[in-house]
Amino acid sequence: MTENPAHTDLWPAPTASGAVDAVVTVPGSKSVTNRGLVLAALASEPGWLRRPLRSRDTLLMADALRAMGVGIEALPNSASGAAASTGGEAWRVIPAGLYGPARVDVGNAGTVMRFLPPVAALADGPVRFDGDPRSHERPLHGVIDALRALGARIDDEGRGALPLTVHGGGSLTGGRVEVDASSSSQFVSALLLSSPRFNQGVELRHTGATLPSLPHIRMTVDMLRMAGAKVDSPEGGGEPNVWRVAPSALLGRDLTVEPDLSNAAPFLAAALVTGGRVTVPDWPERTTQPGDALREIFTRMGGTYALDERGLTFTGTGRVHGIDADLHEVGELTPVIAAVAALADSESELRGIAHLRLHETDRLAALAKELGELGGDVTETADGLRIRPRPLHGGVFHTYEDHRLATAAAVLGLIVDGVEVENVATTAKTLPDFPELWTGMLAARGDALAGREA
Ligand SMILES: O=C(O)C1=C[C@@H](OP(=O)(O)O)[C@@H](O)[C@H](O)C1
Ligand SMILES: C=C(OP(=O)(O)O)C(=O)O
Repeated sequence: MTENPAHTDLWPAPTASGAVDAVVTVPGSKSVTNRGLVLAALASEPGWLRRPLRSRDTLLMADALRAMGVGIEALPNSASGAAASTGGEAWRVIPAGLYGPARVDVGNAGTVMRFLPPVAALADGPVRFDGDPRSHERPLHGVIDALRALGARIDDEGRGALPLTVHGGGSLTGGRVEVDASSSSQFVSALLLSSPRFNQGVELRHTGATLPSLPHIRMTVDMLRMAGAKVDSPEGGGEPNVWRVAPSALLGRDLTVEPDLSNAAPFLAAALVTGGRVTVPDWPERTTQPGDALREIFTRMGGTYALDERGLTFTGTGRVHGIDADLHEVGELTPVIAAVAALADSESELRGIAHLRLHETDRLAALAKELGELGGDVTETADGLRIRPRPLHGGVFHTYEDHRLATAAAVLGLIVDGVEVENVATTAKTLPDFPELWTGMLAARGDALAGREA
């Protein structure tokens, strides 16, 4: 685990005085917003992103694309020809010839540090990438090595990681490449997203033993196809572990971003652990987001759900059960699931998530340590966590600049008196208004959604 940076700000996590009963509008998906931005920037005509997520990770992505010449303008949705009922913001993306010199701050955003070097390889001129100290430790070699094999010039002073400079040549040859993406699915997504613009497209073969976060790769393939790209993927009956993208122009699209279902996790968890009820409007009927798996996971842990025109309503029963679950495909849900598991009536085993050691922080070590310091019994296994519920007590929950550790701690605080969340502002990575949304959920009494049965 990386050292916890010193933060003195502590947020007293509110306890729930009873069963929560609220409607929570969850902001847009980080993963969809950042893919949408990249594809729109590479398109041959302007496009729209409606209800984009406006958070640290997505603003870094937008700023980076602007630095390479792309026009991105924010307007109220109502001023952009959308139906009056469509609230929120719309981003107009105007592609342009990409150029350097440019500097890109990736923060600690996996999507920015991995999706943009291939874009920079298409730019004309050098693009320098750097970010938070943790960004230097997160794996990037898969993207760097593959881009070199496809014809790019990259100066990383032999680190195989950030900081680095991509010396864009205005185009990239492309073609066949092998990548071991066992440490991050984002290596595959990164190369596929830009590949329609490579002269020969790409034929990408994943060579590692495992591949995490498959739904996120499906999201990449889906969004590429929606932008007009021709993609052969293993799911479509293609060769296992091989993706082929033909060279083509990309269309400018009008895309409305779905709510971030992974960021719905703490709110649904609140319904589960308090025996209450939370509705998340606009939950898509069909989606590639991994957060959709929460319906099944939290049902196994003791709740029930209904998905209808009002959105997803999750209801707790007052009982919370442990779970034995392989979270390999949905790793980013782990911190909140671990918090719920620590409050359950039986043991949990969370498996298939060794790659979380390379996320915002080493999430396995951090969860074991911080839950342990509140009195929990959590051990790290080779590829996950074993959680044996015990009575917990208050204390400081350190968050290691990891948004999902902060939201997980808030879930514990609903039930455990005296939990103080260090640096809750770190939630701004993907969910900037988290403290307000959380206290709003606790203040609501189910009356916000007209027509919902009492
Ligand atoms: O492509 C994406 O949008 C993401 C892919 C996943 O990364 P890993 O495969 O590195 O876990 C996920 O954890 C991350 O939050 C978002
Ligand atoms: C792993 C995550 O983020 P990133 O996109 O930075 O990899 C996450 O949001 O849980």
